[in-house]
Amino acid sequence: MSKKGNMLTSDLTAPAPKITLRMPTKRSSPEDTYVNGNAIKKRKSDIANQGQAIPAPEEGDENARIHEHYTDPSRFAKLRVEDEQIGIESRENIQKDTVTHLFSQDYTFLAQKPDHRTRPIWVCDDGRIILEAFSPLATQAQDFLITIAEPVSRPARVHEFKLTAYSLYAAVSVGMETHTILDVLERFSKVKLPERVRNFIKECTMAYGKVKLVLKDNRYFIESTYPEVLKRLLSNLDIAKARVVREDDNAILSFGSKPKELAEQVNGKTNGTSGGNDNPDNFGAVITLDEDEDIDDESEFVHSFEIEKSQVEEVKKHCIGMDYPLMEEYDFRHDALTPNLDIDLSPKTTIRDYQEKSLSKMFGGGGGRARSGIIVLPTGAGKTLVGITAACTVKKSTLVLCTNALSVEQWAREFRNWSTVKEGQIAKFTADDKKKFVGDAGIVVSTYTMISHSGKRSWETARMIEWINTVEWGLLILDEVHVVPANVFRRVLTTVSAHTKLGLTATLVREDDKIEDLNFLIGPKLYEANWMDLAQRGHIAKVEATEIWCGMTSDFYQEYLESRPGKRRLLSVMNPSKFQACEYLIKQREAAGDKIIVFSDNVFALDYYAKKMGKPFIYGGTAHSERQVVLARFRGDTPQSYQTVFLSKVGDTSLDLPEATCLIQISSQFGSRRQEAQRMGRILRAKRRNEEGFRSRFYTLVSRDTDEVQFSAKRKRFLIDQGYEYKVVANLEQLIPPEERGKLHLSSRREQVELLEQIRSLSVDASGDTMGEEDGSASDLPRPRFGGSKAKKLEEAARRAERQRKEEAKAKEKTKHSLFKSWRAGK
Ligand SMILES: Nc1ncnc2c1ncn2[C@@H]1O[C@H](COP(=O)(O)OP(=O)(O)OP(=O)(O)O)[C@@H](O)[C@H]1O
Repeated sequence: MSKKGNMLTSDLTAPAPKITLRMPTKRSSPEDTYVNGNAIKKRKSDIANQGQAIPAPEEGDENARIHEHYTDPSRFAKLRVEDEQIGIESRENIQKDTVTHLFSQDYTFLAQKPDHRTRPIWVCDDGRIILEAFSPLATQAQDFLITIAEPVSRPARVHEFKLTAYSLYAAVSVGMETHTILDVLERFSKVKLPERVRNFIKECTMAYGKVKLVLKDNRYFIESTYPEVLKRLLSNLDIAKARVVREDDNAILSFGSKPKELAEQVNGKTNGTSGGNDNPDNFGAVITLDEDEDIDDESEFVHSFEIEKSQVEEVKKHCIGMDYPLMEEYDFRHDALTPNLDIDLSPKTTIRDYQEKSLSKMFGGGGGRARSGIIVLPTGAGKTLVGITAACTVKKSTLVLCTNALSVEQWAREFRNWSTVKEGQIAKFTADDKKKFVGDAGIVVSTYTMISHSGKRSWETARMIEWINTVEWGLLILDEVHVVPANVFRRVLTTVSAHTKLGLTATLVREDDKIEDLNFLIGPKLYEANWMDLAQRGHIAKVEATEIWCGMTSDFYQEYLESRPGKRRLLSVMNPSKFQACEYLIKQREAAGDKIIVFSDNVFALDYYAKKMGKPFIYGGTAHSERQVVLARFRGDTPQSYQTVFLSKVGDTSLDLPEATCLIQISSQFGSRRQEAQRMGRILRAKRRNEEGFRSRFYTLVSRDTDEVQFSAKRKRFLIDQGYEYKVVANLEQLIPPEERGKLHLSSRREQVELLEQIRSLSVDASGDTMGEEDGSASDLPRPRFGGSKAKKLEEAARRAERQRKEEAKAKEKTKHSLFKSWRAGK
């Protein structure tokens, strides 16, 4: 169980995040320490430090009191008496079992229900929930828990979840009510639901779901059936400033007596009071009643005020701060103003049960409504089809944003494959392709960089962006939503008008604590699938993961110790033992019939390894046409076929190569858990996944006694939390028989010294980490710089490739000249 596994830190135990879903100010009990925002600190145990002593907490903090409370020896005697009274097993016995030491706190004071053995979960009073995955009720319990809590860690037998304010917000967003959450939790729980947990759930869910953000005719409205809530929101100066007051905002006076009465209450005119907002221009004129609504039932009255488009994000943030997170719902069936898109899933398309389940959370509001939010599915589980099905359901113009041009191609291809979209209805907007769709409604696929670029733009790009900003999009699909920096999102979301936003990702983790931003920028997490479950059911491949520790040769290690970080990284990747491990594995796995991808973030190493072994490679600077040839040969679409391909991080995401069954990582982006998971995704879609006993193979080569060891430990955490296990091969002798080693490259000292000399001649900072890479593959980690003579050669190659790419694009453009012309003419 990982202490870092839970992404959202606003919870019962963690310190308040930067943007917090605070608890309502009305507190049920002054002793509810968690509601004060600084309560018990995060637990100290995790997978990486199982069994280690828990560091003593600092004096004076809440943790210290709890620590003291539970380590007081006299307490155990007292507890034993209590135990006997309530009939639970001896705590000392419990302490001796194999799992109790994993928990930094003693939960044994929670009284078990008499039939606890038949129930699947433990609910702890700090909001942690432990699920016995072997229980017959585990599947039902898991479905429920995934809706109301954050999954923290899901190894084979025991799963850990965490109730947080965000997770409860998400539960309410998909229609769960307070009493349902409490009842079902109580039913599944082995212990009586702790009062603190009850109160936390009540406080979190009471305020949520009361206010909506609605886009109508390209204008944004804050809507609620609770006028007093709108009034409270408008008492916030920043929200009040964001409000748009128009001359025609007179609706409150134009309805029957009930709405008028209500409006007067809202305006604070009843009983002559001002209601805390004296200036009628500030409030009264903008609370409007939705004319379309049935006015028979008071609770059905919808009141609203308009806000400035550019201020939407600010207002959302303030609403979260005031405990009224805005729910974004789009009534697409009744939207007669936005043109319809004639599109459906093609008859051959069958979506899988988990894809359907995730979409039911998005469209579960009933009556043709779509909620904004994030769907989390493992890599290779088919997020693209989920997005396409959402577009086919909403049937309005759809804008898809991806991280790079490769993904744009893939999305466009998948739309054609899975849906009835016609040529002309779908358009790509990239550096090479800039055209609108034909007709009133359609699909545009582009990249975050194209849409958000704020620097100098070509005339065509500027025109295209202008047009995109005038379209009222029914659906905005944000692919790989976790990698995009918040400022890029902000730029996109303040210019593009979309009724619904659907974020898609496999790994809702970042290394830079920006994950909470997604909650107010896009919406709550609507669904998260279980990797192991999908692997068991054959939707993604089972994987055998192995980490191989490669000792550094003495020359390399000496140089390593004397070098600066950039050079150290390069030396770790170029370690001759690592090279040999890679070469040996390739030989072995090719002989076994595997198709292999070798990943290296470091472009210098990519180039060296691939050329030395005579294998093809692709990096950011590889021309589009060349990429296509290499990938086609790898897929086996051509007579000449490749069994191994070397890829830089351009291949981390979206690359759909179902032929790939083996992956070798030689260099990575520091400790990025996300990259590790995304790379694994390349072999999860293996076509052979349902063959008897088949497992894809995932090898990570780590240079011993270097920084790579620590980075690797960190990278693995996300996948370990999903239930994956890594085998460790601690030295090369275990992998390569001595007689084989001499047959590999770099086995002689002379070759090794030559390589070392080559590395020495590179500039001090040389790392090759970012060389020629597309910036679309956005990173959540800092990027090092690259220099040196080899680097210059590669840079020149990248420039050549870029020139070639432009020429290819020009040639392509010529063949479509008439269309291009009509676009320029604005037709
Ligand atoms: N319902 C389905 N029926 C058949 N094949 C499917 C289905 N859903 C997805 N696939 C196939 O599964 C593979 C993976 O899909 P996709 O590329 O959308 O995965 P992804 O979740 O976006 O992965 P990544 O996170 O790596 O980008 C593709 O080959 C896709 O065609």
